[in-house]
Amino acid sequence: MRLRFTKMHGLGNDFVVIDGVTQKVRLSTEKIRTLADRHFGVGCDQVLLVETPTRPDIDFRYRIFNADGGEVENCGNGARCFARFVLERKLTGKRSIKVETAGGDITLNVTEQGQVQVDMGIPRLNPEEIPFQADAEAIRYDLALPEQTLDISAVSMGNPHAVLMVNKVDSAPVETLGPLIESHERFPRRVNAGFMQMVSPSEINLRVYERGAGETLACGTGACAAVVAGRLRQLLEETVKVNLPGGSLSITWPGPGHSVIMTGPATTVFHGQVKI
Ligand SMILES: N[C@@H](CCC[C@H](N)C(=O)O)C(=O)O
Repeated sequence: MRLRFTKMHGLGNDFVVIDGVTQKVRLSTEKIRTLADRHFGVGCDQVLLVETPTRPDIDFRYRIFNADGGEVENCGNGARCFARFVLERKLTGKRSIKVETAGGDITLNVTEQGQVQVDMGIPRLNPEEIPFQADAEAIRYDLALPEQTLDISAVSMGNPHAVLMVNKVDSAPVETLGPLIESHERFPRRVNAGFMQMVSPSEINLRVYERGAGETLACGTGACAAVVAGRLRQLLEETVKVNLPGGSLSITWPGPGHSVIMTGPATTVFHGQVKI
């Protein structure tokens, strides 16, 4: 089978984006792993699949697969690339696009300046919805690891995130703590682990060890979750510049009961065909 795809990225978080509207696509876990493999395939952090929606009030269905082949609920950088992709491939003429994901509906707006603004929905803090094992909802939780206990916040942006405050992201133990947090037994569906450094009430630095992909150059849902965690800890203002290794995002969250709004770039790298 020959598959047309587009290689894209959002701040270096890279994607193989596949049009499942105008071509028949059958992706097994194995095929996704091969596509994502940086030595034997195209190489990416996530594979994104654009499909026709299952409901009439929605424009597209957006499916996300991590490099390890697992299907997940949401991807912020991917959502921005998705919006650019459907416009560039002329799958829609709309600049405000409603999309269903496994984590809930999101709305994407492509601005005149070429940036994409995404209404990422209302963050979920209830442990059952994250899912996270805890007796009651809290702003901070103790997470016991073999040699230390971490002070984390747990947030769902459709997908699960644990957020940890650190003094300096550059020297944060992302490679060692990331996998331990990702597979911690209290997160039954595993979790993305964010390491967040305060710069000021309107700016943070962030590195994210992603579930199913390892550390990436940027994580959109991770940026949203970090701002939610920082706002709940009363450390951050409503709009925050989030500096990730691959660049910066603007995240706005008025507070509980409101959607998180993410604004940032989306870049097309090349179009290709692959035999899988
Ligand atoms: N890179 C993403 C998140 C992709 C999914 C994540 N690894 C998960 O397993 O939930 C983003 O930009 O949000």
